Amino acid sequence: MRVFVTGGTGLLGNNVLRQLEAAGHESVALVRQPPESKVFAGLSTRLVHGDLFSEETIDRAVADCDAVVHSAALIHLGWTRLAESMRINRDGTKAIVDACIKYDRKLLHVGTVDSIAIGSKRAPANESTPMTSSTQNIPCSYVVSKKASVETVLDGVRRGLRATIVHPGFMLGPWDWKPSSGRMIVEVSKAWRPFAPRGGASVCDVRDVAAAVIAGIEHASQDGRQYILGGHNITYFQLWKEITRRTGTRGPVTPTGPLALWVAGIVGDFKTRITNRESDINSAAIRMSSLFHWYDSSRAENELGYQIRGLEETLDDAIQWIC
Ligand SMILES: Cc1cn([C@H]2C[C@H](O)[C@@H](COP(=O)(O)OP(=O)(O)O[C@H]3O[C@H](C)C(=O)[C@H](O)[C@H]3O)O2)c(=O)[nH]c1=O
Repeated sequence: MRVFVTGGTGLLGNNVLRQLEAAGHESVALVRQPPESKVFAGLSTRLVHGDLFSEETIDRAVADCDAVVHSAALIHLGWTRLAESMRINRDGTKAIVDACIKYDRKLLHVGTVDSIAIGSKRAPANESTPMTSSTQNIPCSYVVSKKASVETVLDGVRRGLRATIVHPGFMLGPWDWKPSSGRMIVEVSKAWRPFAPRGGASVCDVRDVAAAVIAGIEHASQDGRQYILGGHNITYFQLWKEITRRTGTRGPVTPTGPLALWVAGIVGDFKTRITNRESDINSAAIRMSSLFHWYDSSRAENELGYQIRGLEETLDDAIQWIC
C-alpha cells in the first residue's frame, strides 16, 4: 500500500515511515521546510511540501494514497498558545479528515493518552474509563487541542470517514530528531535535578507504537475505534533514576513536594506574564506532571497485536540515540 504520513520528521512519524519501508510499503510525507537530509536518510519516501492548510497539496497526496497516518501536531505543555494549538491540532486534523472523506481513504489518527481519562496505580485507565473533574479540565493547550482533534475525527466518522484512533503513552526510542520526548533524557543527564516530578507516565517504545499504527491501518475496523498504546507505568522519579543510572550522572533525590510545586507554578506563570514567553515550568505543565498517567493497553494488545517490549531495551536504545 501507499501511505501518506503527516508529522514524518517527528519521533513517531519518522519511525512509522521506517517501518512502512521495511515492510515493503510506499510512503509520502508532508514537510513544511526542506528537511535535513539525515531525517529521511535510507528512505525512499516521496516528500511533498506544504503544511496542513495547503489544500491542493493535501488533496493530491490523499487522493494518491491508500491510507493516511496523521501524526503532525503542536506539542506545547502550557496554558499559553491555545489558539495556535487549536489551529494546528484541531483545524489541521479537520483538513485531513475532510480530504479522507472526499477520496474515501482510511485515516489513522494519532491522539495521546493525555487527552483521555487518568487511572490510578491499582486501576490503570482503559478506553472506557470515565473522565472525572480532575482529568476533564486540565488547562493545557496541548491536551485541550488534542481532545478537540479526536472529536473532529469522530465527527468525520459520523460523516462516513473510515478511521482508527491511537493514543500513545510517553514514547521513547530512536529517530527522535528534534528531540521530542527524548528531551527528558537530555535534560536529566545534562544537569543534576534533585527533585523529580510527582506523577508518573506510561513509558512505551516508539517502535512498538509505530508497529501498532501500521497494524491499525491494515487490520482495525476503521469505525472510530480508539486504542491506548501505553507501556510501563512508572513514576517520573523511578524513570529519572533509571535514566541517570544509565548515563552515569547523578539521579534525583525525591519527588517534589506539593508546596514546592505550587510555588514553582506561581513563579513560572508570573515569569511567563512578564516575559511573554512560557517556560517549561508553568502551572499547566506542573499539573500534568503531577498526575499518574497510567494506562492499560489490553485492547490494543488483543486487537492490534500491540507488543510492549522491556523498558531496559527502550531506555538503552533511546539513550544511545540521544547521547
Ligand atoms: C507544529 C507542527 C508540527 N508538525 C510536525 C513536525 C513533526 O514532524 C511532527 C511532531 O513531531 P514531534 O517529534 O514533535 O512529536 P511526536 O513525539 O512524534 O508526537 C507524536 O505523539 C504525540 C503523542 C502526538 O500528539 C503527536 O501527534 C504525534 O506525532 O509534527 C507539522 O507538520 N505541522 C505543525 O504545524
